[in-house]
Amino acid sequence: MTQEPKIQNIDPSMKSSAGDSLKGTVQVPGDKSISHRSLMLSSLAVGESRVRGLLEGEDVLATAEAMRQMGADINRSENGEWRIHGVGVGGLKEPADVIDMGNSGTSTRLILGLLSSHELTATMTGDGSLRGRPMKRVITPMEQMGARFMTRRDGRLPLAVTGTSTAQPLSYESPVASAQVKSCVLLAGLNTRGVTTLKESVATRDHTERMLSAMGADLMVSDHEDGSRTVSITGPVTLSPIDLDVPGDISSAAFLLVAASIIPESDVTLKNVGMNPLRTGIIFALKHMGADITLLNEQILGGEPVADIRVKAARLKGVTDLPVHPSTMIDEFPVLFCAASVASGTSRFTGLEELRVKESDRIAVMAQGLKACGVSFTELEDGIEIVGNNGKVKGGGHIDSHLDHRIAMSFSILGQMAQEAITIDDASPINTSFPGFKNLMQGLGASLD
Ligand SMILES: O=C(O)C1=C[C@@H](OP(=O)(O)O)[C@@H](O)[C@H](O)C1
Ligand SMILES: C=C(OP(=O)(O)O)C(=O)O
Repeated sequence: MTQEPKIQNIDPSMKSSAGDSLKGTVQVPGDKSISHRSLMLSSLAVGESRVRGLLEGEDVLATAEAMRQMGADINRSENGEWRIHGVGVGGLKEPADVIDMGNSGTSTRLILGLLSSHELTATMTGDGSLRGRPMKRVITPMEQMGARFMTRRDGRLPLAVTGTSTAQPLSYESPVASAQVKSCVLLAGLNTRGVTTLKESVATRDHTERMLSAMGADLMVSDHEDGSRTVSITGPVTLSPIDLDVPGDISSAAFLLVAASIIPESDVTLKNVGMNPLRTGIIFALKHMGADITLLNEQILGGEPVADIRVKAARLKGVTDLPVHPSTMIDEFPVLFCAASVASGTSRFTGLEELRVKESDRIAVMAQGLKACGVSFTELEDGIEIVGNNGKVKGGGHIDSHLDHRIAMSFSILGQMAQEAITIDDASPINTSFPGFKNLMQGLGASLD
């Protein structure tokens, strides 16, 4: 009689309970946005690129695999350095199989820009979260450049795209403030003869512009008085290889900035964190709430500003007038909501409609979790108003994280302050952006099982 294989049930949940203060010096993993772009752009360069400190999270590994499927030679050496031999702009080959982008919106939207301007047909899918996210925002400009799409209802994944090597240059005004839309159009412009222009109503993270310029692209960036930005690229472009050290991800650092601020007597230093001025909103927001944050060793590394950040526990107060545009801290709102829950006074966050179309509806899912943890709030169409509980939170909630890494990490931080432990249903999505999160937190003194 043959024995049936045993199915091992590995419990993906995580329990977060009040522990010690956080103390120590750590390095958070590499910046996700820069890591994606380094793999995509060096796959299009002529010659060998070298990248150190690449984020080895699932989202970035999905980008690496997609670029391999299109002909790039991408290898990780034993010392952790990544070596990429590009195929040259215009040289991507048709993938032989479906490209699976996992949980990653950035991979999907940026790679659609590349596929649209190459003579090939490709199919793309992703996990349950990604298949629910809007893709029309990139399909619309790509269709105007000449690509053709077949998609599920409302432009959702899975989809098929047929690109063209004779794409038409486009002048496009993006209806959403999105670095992904901007980057998609600029990447399509790489292999398009003529000037492709993207206008955004507010300047969003500019890692694509910085890296393209460093690799020799002919790029024009104009910042306007009203905060909007226009970027033009003249194609076709020949890209030189890069040699890059990826800075730590400020979006990952944010969890520690909030944790060390709200857990009494904490004192944590984060080494070498990216300080791109279009990403530092969380620092201004927390300081505005009374956080004790100091920047040290500020320098430029690989074309991006970086610094060490020291954060010590402080009494936070609520905030109703965030001093920054939401796009400068778009992924940091879930954990900022946790900070607001234990601050003194009421906080009000608005203008956050984009949060509803991330890996989950981050307003609704955070609201659900905060309710389960005894926090008082009012959900708004484009944000949330949270009544701070003055240094305490009841906790005890069972959190449904909806395949969203940032929700899982946010509640694991709140649990460190809670009177009753908080349980997160599935902590595995954390690997999309912050592999090693649990160990790093435990090393600083957090109580996570
Ligand atoms: O360009 C990027 O690397 C990203 C841009 C942002 O998305 P949007 O452009 O959709 O705002 C952000 O939320 C995402 O995590 C990464
Ligand atoms: C929104 C995020 O990523 P993406 O859009 O790449 O899935 C994120 O990391 O919070």
